[in-house]
Amino acid sequence: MKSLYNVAEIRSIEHTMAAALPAGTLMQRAGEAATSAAREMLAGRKVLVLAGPGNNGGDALEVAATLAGANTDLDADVTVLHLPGAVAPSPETAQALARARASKAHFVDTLPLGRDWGLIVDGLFGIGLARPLAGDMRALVETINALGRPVLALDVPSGLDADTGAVIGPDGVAIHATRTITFIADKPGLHTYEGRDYAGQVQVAPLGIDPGQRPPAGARLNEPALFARHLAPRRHNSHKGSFGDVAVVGGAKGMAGAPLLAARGALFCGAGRVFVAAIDPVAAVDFAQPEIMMRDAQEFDSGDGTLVIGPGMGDSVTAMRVLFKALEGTAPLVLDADALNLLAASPDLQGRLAQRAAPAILTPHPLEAARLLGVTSGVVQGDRLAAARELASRLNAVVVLKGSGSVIANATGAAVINPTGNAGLATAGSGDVLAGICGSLLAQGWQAWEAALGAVWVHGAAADRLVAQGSGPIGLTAGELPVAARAVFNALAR
Ligand SMILES: NC(=O)C1=CN([C@@H]2O[C@H](COP(=O)(O)OP(=O)(O)OC[C@H]3O[C@@H](n4cnc5c(N)ncnc54)[C@H](O)[C@@H]3O)[C@@H](O)[C@H]2O)[C@@H](O)CC1
Ligand SMILES: [K+]
Repeated sequence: MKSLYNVAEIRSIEHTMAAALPAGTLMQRAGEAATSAAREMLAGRKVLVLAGPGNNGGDALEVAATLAGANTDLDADVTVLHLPGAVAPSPETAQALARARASKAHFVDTLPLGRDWGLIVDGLFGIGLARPLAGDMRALVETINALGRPVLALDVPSGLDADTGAVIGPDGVAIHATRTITFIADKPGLHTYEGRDYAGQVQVAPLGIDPGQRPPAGARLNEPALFARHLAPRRHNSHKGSFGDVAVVGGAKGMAGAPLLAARGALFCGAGRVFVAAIDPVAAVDFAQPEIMMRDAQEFDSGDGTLVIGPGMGDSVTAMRVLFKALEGTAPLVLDADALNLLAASPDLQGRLAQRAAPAILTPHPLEAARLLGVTSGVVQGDRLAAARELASRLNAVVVLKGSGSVIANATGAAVINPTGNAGLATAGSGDVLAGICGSLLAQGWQAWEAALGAVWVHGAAADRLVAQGSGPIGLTAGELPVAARAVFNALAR
């Protein structure tokens, strides 16, 4: 299980472990693990180590001491930019400082000129960062980022909030790392919002702490194991009725493409029969995908099939009426796009959704989530896990908060961050495809929680597959996703 621990949880584990080990052990282990990572990354002899005022700086000093130590086989030329604070360092940091001072590393207190660093080690701030980087510290981070050299961040890229993945701001800065080695356990902020861009490749160094000894984490990373019980090869003796019906409700005038993309997402991930129930019908058949059956939303009865409601639906009276009817019915629902905006405008509809017994998945992007919560999208992005959990609990639904590191949350407070996907998904229609895949898995009998986890995973992995084949991220189109999602899904089911 890929657990994600927030700062409070990490501090509590640290407290327990530190009490059971000789003083300084955890920092020494952090230094050793980070030194191995640094050696793998070295792209030249000259190493710049940035050591800040706290224990993150202590970790950096351990790295400097080892890289420039008497016993090393490395011919590294280590420079330590040491920036002590006003208060005395912790005993373990003082010990690391003494070791580094005794090594061949040379100490400076301003950034040397030159840009030919084979590696920069970021030990300015870790999980103790309490306020935005300002003044000289801010200028230093901006200069380091502009050098464009390989950067190994210790624990967390300095300036990034390990809980939320937000650069601590307003208008903050953070170190742009090539790789982050994070200590004790993985952290949510490295995987969502701005975290994925700043952390680079994430490596966990457990520092000898057995994962089995850790208390359960508040969040985790998505992985197929979380929805594997629904993944099975199909039986020979099956028919289209075995895999459920999906009806995509949407498609107001001028927005006919959105429900078609959702319908293709549903079809290519295995739903038995797929309908588009259009608000303003434009065509009797989709010639590019004639398997999709076209209906008029006002006359359509979905029976007990799954409804994906919202893509291109608009905010007309008809749209509102169709949404009302869907909420009154007992069909499993996926609510997306305009359905979410209509919901945001109506406390009555929100109450009806919260009271329903049938499963519901909501797939808001940050602005739609913000409208539903009555806050700004900045507030949502500032703590994506909290926003997704709050929405899920208010509306009694599984919520997929889209964006880099999509967050899936449910009404009991569970939260999962999805690691698949890339910037190619930031394109019109990709959300419609995701909603369709969610509906497809619901229709095939998956529980809502697992359907959301599986759909988000497959959708992101489809985009990753397309990028690996050269079809993106620039110019990746939503229409390419369903076929790639089918390949990913079949590979998982095998
Ligand atoms: N949690 C653990 O068990 C372990 C922690 N270790 C390291 O210790 C780190 C946490 O150490 P600390 O709690 O000392 O915290 P940090 O080293 O992250 O930083 C805290 C220091 O920075 C100052 N500070 C905070 N925000 C500032 C700002 N905006 N501008 C200037 N100064 C600012 C604080 O006053 C304090 O002196 C971890 O991230 C990790 O790198 C490791 O030694 C291994 C074990
Ligand atoms: K750091």
